[in-house]
Amino acid sequence: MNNTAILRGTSGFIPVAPAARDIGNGKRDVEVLPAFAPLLQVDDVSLEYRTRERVVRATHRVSFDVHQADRFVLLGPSGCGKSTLLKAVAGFIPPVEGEIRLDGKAVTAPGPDRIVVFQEFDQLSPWKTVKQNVVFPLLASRTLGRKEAEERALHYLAKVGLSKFSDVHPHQLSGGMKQRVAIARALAMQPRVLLMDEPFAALDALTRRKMQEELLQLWDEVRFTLLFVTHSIEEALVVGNRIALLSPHPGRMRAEINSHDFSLASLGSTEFQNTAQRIHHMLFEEEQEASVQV
Ligand SMILES: Nc1ncnc2c1ncn2[C@@H]1O[C@H](COP(=O)(O)OP(=O)(O)OP(=O)(O)O)[C@@H](O)[C@H]1O
Repeated sequence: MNNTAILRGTSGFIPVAPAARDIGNGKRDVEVLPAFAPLLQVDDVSLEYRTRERVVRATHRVSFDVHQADRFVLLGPSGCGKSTLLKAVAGFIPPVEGEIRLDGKAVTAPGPDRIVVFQEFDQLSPWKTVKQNVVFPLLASRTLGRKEAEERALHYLAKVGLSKFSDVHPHQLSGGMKQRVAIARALAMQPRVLLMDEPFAALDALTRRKMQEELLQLWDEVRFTLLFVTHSIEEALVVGNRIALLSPHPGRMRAEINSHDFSLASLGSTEFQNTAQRIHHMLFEEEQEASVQV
């Protein structure tokens, strides 16, 4: 039995058209990549943590490609290396085997082309206002001068519905609002890939659902490329257009699934539930059919 089979939906990979990126102030910039050229390539990547006592292998020879405007989800049980993979794509952890490439160039360090949104609400600077939080990375990375940075910050704060809160401090915001600021701050940098590590996991169920909806609306408007980590099967199916299933520790590619047919509207449908069940079976049952059609 081959439990690392790559499974694809009946329609196979989704062709992704060159995307127009929102560059703020209502302007759009069209970046044309050769058709089907992956934006991000994770190629046979093994990742390890080395302490004095032992070596922990977090992922083993994981490979996947992310295309422009994909919403690519890493899904797997706790400890399978999802966050570690995201940190490696961000450039914080070098692979011990394999290579990660962005636009064909090896990732060797963090950069403003990859911005991470974390789960924690304390990722904002408490002494800065909402607007200052969004402006700061634009200035620190010398992406823009102050006037343009402020304009862009306000543009993205409007996109996440926080225009009225630009001058308040993070402690005056709810958890969901803080995550919206973190998303606005990340999008304002216009990264090549937006990295999200369980961004909604600490929110209550209703807010989490709302944030998923808003993220999809934002994606519809801005068409950013997303690499999203979750251990929720439902969230993966709603947020992602493609899902990589990782096996338990150390994480290996178990399957890749086309999920572009699903959205919040499909929650509760028979097809959604059957697919969620099949994924659950693949993630948690060691002995299972490798040729499940998802
Ligand atoms: N700083 C570290 N030092 C040593 N081992 C670590 C470190 N961080 C993570 N690990 C180990 O690496 C493996 C992968 O961890 P990782 O956090 O990437 O998993 P995950 O799939 O994101 O889990 P979760 O869904 O629980 O967040 C685990 O076995 C974990 O214990």
